[in-house]
Amino acid sequence: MKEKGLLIVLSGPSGVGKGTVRKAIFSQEDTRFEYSISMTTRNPREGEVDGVDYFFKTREEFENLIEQGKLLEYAEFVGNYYGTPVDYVRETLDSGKDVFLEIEVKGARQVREKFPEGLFIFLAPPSLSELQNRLVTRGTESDELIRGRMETARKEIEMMDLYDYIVENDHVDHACEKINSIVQAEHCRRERVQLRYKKMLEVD
Ligand SMILES: Nc1nc2c(ncn2[C@@H]2O[C@H](COP(=O)(O)OP(=O)(O)O)[C@@H](O)[C@H]2O)c(=O)[nH]1
Ligand SMILES: Nc1ncnc2c1ncn2[C@@H]1O[C@H](COP(=O)(O)OP(=O)(O)O)[C@@H](O)[C@H]1O
Repeated sequence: MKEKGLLIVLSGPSGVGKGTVRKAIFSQEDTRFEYSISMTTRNPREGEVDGVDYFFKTREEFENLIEQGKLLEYAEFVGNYYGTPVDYVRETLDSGKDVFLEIEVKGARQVREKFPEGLFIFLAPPSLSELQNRLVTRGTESDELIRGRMETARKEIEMMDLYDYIVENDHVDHACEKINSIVQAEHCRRERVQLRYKKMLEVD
């Protein structure tokens, strides 16, 4: 039987650099991950393409997907829904490929419940003040929203222990290297465990 792929979940507080790091990983020519394109009800930004950046849905369409059980997880984030299509994830894992999710922390917690065997990576800021700097520099939120994000970030950082690995996003290239190394090491570890089981079963 074909080995299943690994479900890799990259999460962390808003503004830490999840999107930036994910894009850097997928711009590497030799990346072996399949990116799961999320569904969202937010409006497309300039240059974003339906089916490439996101699958853009109306609230009604999104709520139908929830009812039909088509989402592995979903969450509301700043007034919009975001969710992961379950069929794509399952089919891609079954075909032996690794699937990469870049999602906020409430969604990651839901995935942990449904896919405890996934690989959960928390992207952490070098410090809270640097996180605030990044939110300010990005310039997409008002001061009040940034204050809210910082409050939420404190709570999210307290939940770091629920993850398998914590990667500090000091420099984008370093963070990508660390993530690639973790995935490689995790594949080796899991293969060894499986081999051990196989041998045990042969002996009995
Ligand atoms: N739970 C969940 N979060 C998602 C999903 N897709 C994207 N996100 C998160 O939603 C948040 C907002 O994403 P987006 O609107 O693209 O804005 P930006 O990443 O903050 O520039 C980010 O934290 C993403 O990681 C998803 O399928 N599920
Ligand atoms: N390692 C880093 N060093 C400095 N700035 C970064 C780094 N990673 C991301 N950024 C910047 O921080 C801001 C937030 O990054 P973004 O990818 O939008 O975060 P998230 O997807 O987690 O909300 C952006 O302006 C981005 O350019």
